[in-house]
Amino acid sequence: MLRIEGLTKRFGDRNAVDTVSLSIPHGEMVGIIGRSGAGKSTLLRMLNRLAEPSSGRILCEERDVTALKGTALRRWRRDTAMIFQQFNLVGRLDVLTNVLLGRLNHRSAALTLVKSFSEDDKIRAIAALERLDMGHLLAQRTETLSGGQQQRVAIARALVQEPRIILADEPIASLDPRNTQVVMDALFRINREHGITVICNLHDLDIAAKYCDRLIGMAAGKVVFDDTPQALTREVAADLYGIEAKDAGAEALDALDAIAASEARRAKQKIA
Ligand SMILES: Nc1ncnc2c1ncn2[C@@H]1O[C@H](COP(=O)(O)OP(=O)(O)OP(=O)(O)O)[C@@H](O)[C@H]1O
Repeated sequence: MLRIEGLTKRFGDRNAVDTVSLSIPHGEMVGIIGRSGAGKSTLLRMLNRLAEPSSGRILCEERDVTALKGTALRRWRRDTAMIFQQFNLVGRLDVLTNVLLGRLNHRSAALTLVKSFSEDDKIRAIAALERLDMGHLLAQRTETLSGGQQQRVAIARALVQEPRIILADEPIASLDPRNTQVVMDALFRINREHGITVICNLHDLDIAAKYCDRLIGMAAGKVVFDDTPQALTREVAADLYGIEAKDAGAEALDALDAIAASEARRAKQKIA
């Protein structure tokens, strides 16, 4: 169980994340939604300790993550793999080497310096790539791959870290619809088959509702919604995106219509 207690991040006189408290059971697939600037990225970065909280605590199985330093902090970062919108790969290196970089946290400082990888590391990296249908591209320079392929390399790199939690910050924001589906399917499979908790910042409500067990809505740094996708009503979505419910033509509400339609389709399939 990951517990967040009164977590706050201040930039100047503004709270980017404002006294957020949440409990996330192990193995959940969580979508964090909300308009740009709501505080989603800052929250995720604090969970990985890439950003230092101004106040509040993060606890994992009752261990205070906010107090970790040195080796213990490095271990926590290994346990919480990040995936970014822009992939954060080394473009001039081949696919396999990029994935192997995810093993660096498992090695001694000396081996890290010489970037020496064992046979076991290589077997893990190839297995992760094969799981993501990327095994045939392992010798290719990553800068020559499509966005969707690069994101799958980034997911393979996260997997070989053997994390407990994957924190994905807008993983599909740069992708076309087909690659969006491939990447979200991959994250979903990892969540279901490996039991890894996935916490994913998403702009797209329809995608968030389709893949996540739970949606956390943020506005102005605060959690304003925390429930199943089915509980996300038109009014709540309008509130979340700072629009009037009556202005139902807005993008967020169109997405809600799509969710309602897919729910209806699912219900029909069950009856049939
Ligand atoms: N390093 C920083 N210095 C100052 N202000 C920051 C910094 N990082 C984020 N902010 C501010 O904190 C607020 C929350 O930003 P954050 O990136 O967490 O939002 P977000 O919901 O992830 O938005 P987006 O979807 O556009 O990425 C914004 O007002 C942003 O300008």
